[in-house]
Order: sequence, then structure tokens, then C-alpha cells
Amino acid sequence: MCQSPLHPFLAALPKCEHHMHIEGSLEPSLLFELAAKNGIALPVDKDAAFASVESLHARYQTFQNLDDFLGYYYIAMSALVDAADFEALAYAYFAKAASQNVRHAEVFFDPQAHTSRGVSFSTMVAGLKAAQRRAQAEFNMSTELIMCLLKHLPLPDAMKTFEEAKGAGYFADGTFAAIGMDSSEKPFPPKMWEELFVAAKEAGIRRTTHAGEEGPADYVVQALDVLDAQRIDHGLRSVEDEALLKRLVEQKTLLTLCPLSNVKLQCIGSVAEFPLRKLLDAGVRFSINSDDPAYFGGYILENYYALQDNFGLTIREWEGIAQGSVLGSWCSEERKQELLAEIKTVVGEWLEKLGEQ
Ligand code: HPA
Ligand SMILES: [Zn+2]
Repeated sequence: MCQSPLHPFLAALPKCEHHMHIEGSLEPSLLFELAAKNGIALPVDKDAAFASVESLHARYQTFQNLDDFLGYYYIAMSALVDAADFEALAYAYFAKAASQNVRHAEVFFDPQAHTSRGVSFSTMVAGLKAAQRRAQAEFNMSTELIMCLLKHLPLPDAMKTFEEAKGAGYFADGTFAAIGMDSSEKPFPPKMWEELFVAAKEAGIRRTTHAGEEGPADYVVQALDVLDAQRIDHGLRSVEDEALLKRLVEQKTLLTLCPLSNVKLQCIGSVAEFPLRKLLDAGVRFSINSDDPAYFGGYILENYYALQDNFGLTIREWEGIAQGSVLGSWCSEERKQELLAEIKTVVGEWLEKLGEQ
């Protein structure tokens, strides 16, 4: 495997990111800074990895599985306390994403992991919205927030959080673009969340869920059949079910794929095992995303590079992926047209420059 000459093209290509947990962009350096500012003691007595930025970084090099990672993820986010912390976190991500030519970002956040610590919805929203305004003003980047509910907590907890957000008008006023579900997967099949997704659908709210990351293809089927999810986050294991693949193609369901995450959490052994060719050949619509970039060793561009270095896609193939990620975005038609035009321009320039494909 060698580094592809298309890296500069991939850096320039306008991108949409749909699968990025804002709490998963909390780099150890910012974590230590916020913990010191807020007087939060990290549990170094229980886990020596919390001793320093360097030791935590070293610990993040390997995770056994999703739950091993989630243990660190939930502890680290306890350093987020006031609106300025959420703003600093989200702004750092938007700035990094802008440097990699992300032009539209839809960002997950986990309110239950914050309200359970006494951080109010209004605190989170104030900080995240301030960062979104700066991303628009400074980077001309469009952004959306997707409120995720946690699968390891009981349904009534998710319903209460959903009702609180709905009651505050966060869906009606566009503060939140959609609901999603994340956290531990295998013990919590999608059908458990039927009541929540029915309520969201009745209220005209968009719906996505993590499924088929560690869990089987049947969890993706449940997410479509029972939850009527309009997108699937990961959906990696859909490739094990040909009928499901066909259905995803027919319904134009976007899979928000995260190759470096899948390797880091040992869902696959290496990027070479990522089923990119199978998904491309089947005609499934997907986007490539970073998931939890502070933990998984790369932001969106490193995910693009890893796929390119392993699969050697053509400029035209990347153009198709970029177009699909625009069409699967939850933004206005007008914004989609702008993004498609940006992609066309960059692809045209690079086809001319490299005289190929
Ligand atoms: O990769 C993930 N999977 C499930 N839940 C998550 N919450 C943050 N990251 C993840
Ligand atoms: Zn995720």
C-alpha cells in the first residue's frame, strides 16, 4: 500500500460530515484544560491513563471494543460544564473540519450524559449555537445539531429528554435537525426504541440511529422496519444481507460510515477489510466520517486518505461519493445545489490537472 497522488485532491474536495459526536472531538489537551478550569478531578486513582495528556493519548491507541472506548468517552465529557466549554469544544471541531474542506457538518451530541450531571439543556445549546454561528461567519460552513439518545439508558429516560427538547421548541425552531441513538449496541436492539421514533415521526422530526456497527445486519433491518429511520449511522454489517443492501439502494438510505472508527473498535481488522468496494458496487448511498476523531486517530480527511490508500478510487468515484453525501444531507435544497456546484468545480479542476480518468 502506498500513499496516493490523489491526497491533494481529497484535501480540496468539498465534504459533508454526518457522523461526528461532538463529545468525541474532545482532545486530551482540551480535556485537561477544562478539567483544571472547572475543578473536575479525573479518576487517576482508578485508571493511571488519566495521569497526563500523553498517557491518555497512549491509552487511546487501542480499544478492545465499543464499550471499552465508551468508558473513556463518558468520563472525559464530565469536564464540560458551562456554555463556554461547549462552545470551545465545538469551535475547535469546526475549525479543524474547515481546514479539511468540510463545507456542511451535522454534529451529534448526547444531552443525557450532561443533564445527568446537572448541566442544563440551555447551557449546552447556548455553547453549541455560539460555535455554529462562528463556523458560519468565519468558515462559511453550514452546520446542524442532531440530538442523540443513549441506548444504555431506559426508554422512559429517552422519552423524557425528547419531550424536554420538543417542549423547549428546539425541533420546531430548527435548533436540532433530527434525533439519533448511540452508545452500547449489542444488548439494545433498535426495536426497543419504537415509542420514541413513532413520537418523533408524528411530530415531523427526522430520525437516524446507530445500527450494524457491532450488532448484526438484522439491527439495520429493525431500524428501517420498526423505527422508520431515514439514515443509518455505520450500518457496516448491512453488507452481510444482500436483500438489505438492495433495500438501502432502492430507498436511497444514507449510511454514515466511519472506517477508522471501525478499525479502532475492532469491528474490522484493518482498513483493507472495510467493505468499500461492495457498497460502491451495490450502489448504496454513503458518506465517510470521523465518528470520534479525538479517540480514533483521525478527522474526516484521514478517513478519506485511508480509504484511498487501500482502495485506489478514481476522481470520478470520489465525485459520486461526494455527491451522495450532499444528497443525503439534512440541509436546504438551495444549500445542496451550492455544495454540488462546489464539488463540480473542484472535480473539474483536478481532472484537468491530472488529465485522467
Ligand atoms: O462509535 C460510536 N458508537 C456508538 N455510540 C457512540 N457514541 C460515541 N461514539 C459512538
Ligand atoms: Zn458514532
